Amino acid sequence: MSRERLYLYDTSLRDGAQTTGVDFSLDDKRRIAALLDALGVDYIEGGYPGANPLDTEFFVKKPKFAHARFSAFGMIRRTGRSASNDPGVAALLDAEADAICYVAKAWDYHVRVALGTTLEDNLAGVAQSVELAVQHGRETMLDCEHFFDGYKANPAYALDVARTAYKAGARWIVLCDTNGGTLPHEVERIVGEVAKHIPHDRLGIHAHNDTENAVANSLAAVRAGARQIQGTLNGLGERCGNANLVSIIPTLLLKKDYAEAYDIGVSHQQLAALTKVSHTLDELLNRAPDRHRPYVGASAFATKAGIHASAVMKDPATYEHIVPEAVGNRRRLLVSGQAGKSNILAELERLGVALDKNDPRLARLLEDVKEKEAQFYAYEGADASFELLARRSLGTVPDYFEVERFSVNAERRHNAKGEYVTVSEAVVKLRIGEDTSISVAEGNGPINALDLALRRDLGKYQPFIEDLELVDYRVRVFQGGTDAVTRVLIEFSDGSGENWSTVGVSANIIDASFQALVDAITYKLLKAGAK
Ligand SMILES: CC(=O)SCCNC(=O)CCNC(=O)[C@H](O)C(C)(C)COP(=O)(O)OP(=O)(O)OC[C@H]1O[C@@H](n2cnc3c(N)ncnc32)[C@H](O)[C@@H]1OP(=O)(O)O
Ligand SMILES: CC(=O)C(=O)O
Repeated sequence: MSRERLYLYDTSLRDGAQTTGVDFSLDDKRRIAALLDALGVDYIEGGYPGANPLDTEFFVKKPKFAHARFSAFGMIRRTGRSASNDPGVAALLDAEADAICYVAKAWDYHVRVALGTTLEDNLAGVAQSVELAVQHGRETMLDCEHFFDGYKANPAYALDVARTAYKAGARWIVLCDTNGGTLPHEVERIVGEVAKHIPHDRLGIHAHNDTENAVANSLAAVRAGARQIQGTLNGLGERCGNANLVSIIPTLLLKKDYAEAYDIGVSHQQLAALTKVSHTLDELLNRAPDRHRPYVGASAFATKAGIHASAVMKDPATYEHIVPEAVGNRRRLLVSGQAGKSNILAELERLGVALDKNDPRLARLLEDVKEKEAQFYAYEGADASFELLARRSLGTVPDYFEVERFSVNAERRHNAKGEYVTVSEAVVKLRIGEDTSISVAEGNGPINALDLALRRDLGKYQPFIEDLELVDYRVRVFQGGTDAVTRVLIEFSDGSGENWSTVGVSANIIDASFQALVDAITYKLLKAGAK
């Protein structure tokens, strides 16, 4: 049976630019467009030429794509102007793009209130603007803004807007759930009704995520006949975002009913780059990737519960809906207070340590983990501290150094320029073999001063820690009040591309931080094979 073509239209660079806190540079736009083209989407909406200098500049020269068509977005001619004498429409026609995607109101209430014009004038604007773009040889589409709310209020008028664009030559009539409040069963019904008037393979869907149904609504529209899906990478977009293509693409490629019925033009090889694409976008936007993002999040294939881990080790399919590698992700079995021997065995295996499930050292290690977790240690987020705990229980961590004492002092005083500043000073006394060293350091805070003092003189081990860099420091306080316990998680890097995290717990934040710092240095020495 031949599969029907389903087209993917990405609007990350246009609707995604309407995300709170997101500002693309021209270079960001170029890089994201290249990622999207490599991923295999059919259309890349580059922005809104004429709306701002950056978007206009992006359309001065068409990017070279291997596959995607480049689309320019903008509104139909304004009320009181002809399409051929409208600066907004002119900017779209001037743009170096393969396609033009207009937006027009499809809700009578919006036409009256937001545009302040008549229903007939709005229809005339749609017809004139679409005809002009078609005459200019552009693949033309119409985003029917507020289509679903409009259809519920006045179905005849919403349908008239869609039909007018179709008759004027638009290749795609895209039904938009602009306010994001429509539910999947409504989308399926309404798209089905529209498909009785306009060929279904000319219909598209543009869904917002305000009820967290944007992906479900897009799939519902496809079931009812729509053949273009608009969405964004990582669900960027106005308010709560758009339909997330990072979830839609694997669903269409890997879930049987969709995979058998539709060809989305993305290969399984391209799909295997999905996790990387999603994380690269986060990196460009300086956002921490969402661990719980379906398919591509770090937790998407992470198993914490011991009962689950035991089954996953027998056969991963017991708790995984797809193979993680299909989307470029990986399986993780986490070590925590919820773990059983299976979680620990899996983590040891990853570290290259082979133990038998009946080895008494394994049961002891599991007990240690549970006991420590009950004291608020968290090994799930502190891989290096877990490795040290495990290797220590097997007796394979050398005693590199011993901390004899440390102290930290915070002082408010005048500096050499006479300014009043707060300075922290730390002293650390270490024993390394037969030698003793005392280091003093000043820092911009007590933890910084301790970190510097601890790393100032590690004797023969000093060369191994020169490239160590603290990249993240997180504190959580448990049991509020005077008997509170503080947990510190610190992330380090050494430029090798592999970061590691350590944990410390104490009633005293400085002590908790010091434990985590000592673990980080010990881990680095172990990793470097220091003797
Ligand atoms: C649903 C969506 O996401 S649509 C995309 C929304 N994206 C953006 O708005 C981002 C880019 N926008 C912009 O840079 C600016 O809004 C511009 C350049 C487009 C327009 O700026 P301005 O001319 O200052 O107008 P402003 O933004 O204040 O108001 C929008 C105008 O467009 C009109 N308008 C809105 N939608 C349409 C439409 N589909 N067709 C025709 N006119 C429209 C409004 O009636 C309003 O006109 P008015 O000023 O006569 O009342
Ligand atoms: C066009 C668009 O972004 C919307 O209607 O939501």
